[in-house]
Amino acid sequence: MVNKSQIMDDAAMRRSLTRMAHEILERNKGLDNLVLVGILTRGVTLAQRIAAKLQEIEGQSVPCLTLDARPFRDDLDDRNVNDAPPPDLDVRGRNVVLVDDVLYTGRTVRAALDGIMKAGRAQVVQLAALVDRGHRELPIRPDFVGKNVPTGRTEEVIVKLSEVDGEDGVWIVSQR
Ligand SMILES: O=P(O)(O)OC[C@H]1O[C@H](OP(=O)(O)OP(=O)(O)O)[C@H](O)[C@@H]1O
Ligand SMILES: O=c1cc[nH]c(=O)[nH]1
Repeated sequence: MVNKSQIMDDAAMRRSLTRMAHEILERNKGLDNLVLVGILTRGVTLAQRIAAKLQEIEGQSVPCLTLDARPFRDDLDDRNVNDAPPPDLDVRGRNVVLVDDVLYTGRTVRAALDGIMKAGRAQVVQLAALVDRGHRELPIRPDFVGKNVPTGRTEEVIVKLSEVDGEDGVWIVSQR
């Protein structure tokens, strides 16, 4: 039997993203050198939402870029490995906040860091995740977290965003 339980609704998600925007502002002492980099797929939408919050709070726009981390994954067949820098990722000298929906093993973030390094030398790279579900396989930790969610290895965290999925929410799915 499949058990699906909701752990965040649209209001909880909105509040978490607002708090994260304030934390990003505080940590970076403003927005002047900041750039948000959303990891495809839902990280991009979350980065755009955080950018909108930052604009609301500070009245200043923040660049919001997109990164496809897949070419830099460590579980690719060698023949598919792409050494080219990701397109349109101007991070040189910037304070980069990498944004993703779920942080689990950390392998997607590691791949994204590889892409960022290939694009240029950022001043600093920070990590924001809507959900940290634990079970890291690499020494990666988030700087800004929407919600820490202890999970079992066999469970799955599903994030839905209205722009992509038609509704907002986070669920844990387990097989029983
Ligand atoms: O920490 P990890 O173990 O790497 O897992 C986290 C990643 O897994 C999911 O991406 P997925 O590969 O499902 O792609 P999607 O975002 O396009 O759905 C999620 O969006 C994170 O990017
Ligand atoms: O549970 C998980 C693990 C990785 N990525 C997700 O989106 N959910």
